[in-house]
Amino acid sequence: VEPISLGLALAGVLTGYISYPRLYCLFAECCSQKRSLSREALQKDLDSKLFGQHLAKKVILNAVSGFISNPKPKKPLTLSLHGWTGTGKNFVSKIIAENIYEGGLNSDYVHLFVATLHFPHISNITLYKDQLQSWIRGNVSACARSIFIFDEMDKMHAGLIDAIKPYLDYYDNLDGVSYQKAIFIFLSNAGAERITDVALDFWRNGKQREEIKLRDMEPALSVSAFNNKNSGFWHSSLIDRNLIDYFVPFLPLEYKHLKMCIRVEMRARGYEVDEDIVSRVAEEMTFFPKEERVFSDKGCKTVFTKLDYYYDD
Ligand SMILES: Nc1ncnc2c1ncn2[C@@H]1O[C@H](COP(=O)(O)OP(=O)(O)OP(=O)(O)O)[C@@H](O)[C@H]1O
Repeated sequence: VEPISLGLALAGVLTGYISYPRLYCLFAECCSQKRSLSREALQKDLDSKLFGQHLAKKVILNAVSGFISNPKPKKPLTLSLHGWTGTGKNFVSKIIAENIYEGGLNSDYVHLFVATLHFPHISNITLYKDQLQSWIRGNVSACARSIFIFDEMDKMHAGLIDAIKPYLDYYDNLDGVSYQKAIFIFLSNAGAERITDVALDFWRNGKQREEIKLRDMEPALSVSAFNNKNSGFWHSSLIDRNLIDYFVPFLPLEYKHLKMCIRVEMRARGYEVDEDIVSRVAEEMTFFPKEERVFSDKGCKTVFTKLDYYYDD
């Protein structure tokens, strides 16, 4: 038998055995890829990368791994992440996306919306509603396990929030499309003050922040906390319709957490960790309240640019 026909025969067998999609998915990201989420890998990521957020870690790990391992969820997973700026809300969304899809936030199946960027003009609300609804419907039709991240929810028009409400509800399908395997993550500063009050109360009473339990945060994340007329959540029936599965509080970060962020950034840039520089950068940050100066005004944001000053190579 000459080599060419043998080669063709082998190719025929191979493609017959490994169907094209599975072969393609060995080299490219696929919606249907069977690489199901590993609870251990997600836990390792959260434990090693996320600082100062023991409550968020616990909720996110159980909620996401539980949802992904459920073959027939009754509704999409809806997480609402609340907290001070720079405390890791976007960062956690990135970790979740990276544990579900190789491409992470760049995956074709992960969609990030920033309210002030994507929906800036209130006069266009009707257009935004139509665009957003067809975008969600189209992407979930293409991939049931689509992930939608909405940042700055507190700046999103309540009418627009309500436009996505049907997709979050307990429907088997809407116009033939099932949203039950999708994941919606809402990020917001709403409730940040109340969360901080609880954290400060623990600190003033000499308690460890790790002693804070989720139930200590419930008043901060109750419906009343969102009856702030400036919050996008206000008027939105997302909350009173119980469409949010988990409210996830992000605690304000302390000096020691900033130092952790700075060390990570030093290593990421290939530098040796210089504790003198770590301390100096952290000390350049501003803290609140005025008297005790416990929590960073900007969380871990801006520490990275401050590092540039010390390494002007
Ligand atoms: N808790 C944290 N642990 C580790 N790194 C963090 C944490 N919080 C913030 N960072 C670092 O700071 C960067 C900015 O944080 P991130 O964008 O997650 O803040 P945010 O809470 O979403 O803020 P905002 O409400 O202003 O959008 C992250 O990419 C990460 O590098």
